Amino acid sequence: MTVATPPLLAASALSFYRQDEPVFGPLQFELHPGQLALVEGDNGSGKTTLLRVLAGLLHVGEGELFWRGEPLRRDHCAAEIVFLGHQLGLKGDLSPRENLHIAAGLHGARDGMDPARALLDVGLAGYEDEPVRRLSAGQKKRAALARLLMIPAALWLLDEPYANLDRHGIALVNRLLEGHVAAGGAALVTSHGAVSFHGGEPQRIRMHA
Ligand SMILES: Nc1ncnc2c1ncn2[C@@H]1O[C@H](COP(=O)(O)OP(=O)(O)OP(=O)(O)O)[C@@H](O)[C@H]1O
Repeated sequence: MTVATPPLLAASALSFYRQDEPVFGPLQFELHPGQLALVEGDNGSGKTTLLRVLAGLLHVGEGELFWRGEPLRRDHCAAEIVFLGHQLGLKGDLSPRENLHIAAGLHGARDGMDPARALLDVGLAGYEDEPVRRLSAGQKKRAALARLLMIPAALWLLDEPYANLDRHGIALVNRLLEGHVAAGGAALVTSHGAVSFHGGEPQRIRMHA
């Protein structure tokens, strides 16, 4: 008998409220290893809020979240879920290399990956040791993408990952997503632009039915 692998992440009747007003939900979805999900909805429909709930930055309103088949506990999956939102989570006075060393110290690094390699891969060669605050918006975004590339998280939560990126940066995001999913990772992505993803048909999570 084969035992089915549980989804990496599952949401059951998940809702979120602000001052008793519903922001989104109820949502029902499953995300398996190797799957990409696009979170779709108009401005203000709750896409960022959903990602912040999934990242543990906001409390679940109603419903349940499961991680690998068990009720989601932050202490069990903190190192496995990484959120990249409008705030990039970089320290401005430190260089990209220093930021990545801190991330590697906290979360570890994928096999064969280190800060120098990750920064090269995202096109930041020559900027490794500049303070992040002196980088352009797109370069800062690339430094944050290098962190994604380096740490061994299973689930990426990406809020508007294409923002501030030129066409090479957009292609880079797609390449990173394809590599992550091909390696058995999963990702939830919000984007107002078209996501050009060649790793299979993504799942769609619609904030409004
Ligand atoms: N910090 C906050 N305090 C109060 N209300 C908020 C806060 N952040 C968002 N909201 C409200 O929650 C709702 C959902 O916002 P959210 O940012 O999740 O939408 P979104 O779908 O990501 O929007 P967009 O496409 O514009 O990025 C909106 O009505 C918004 O006004």
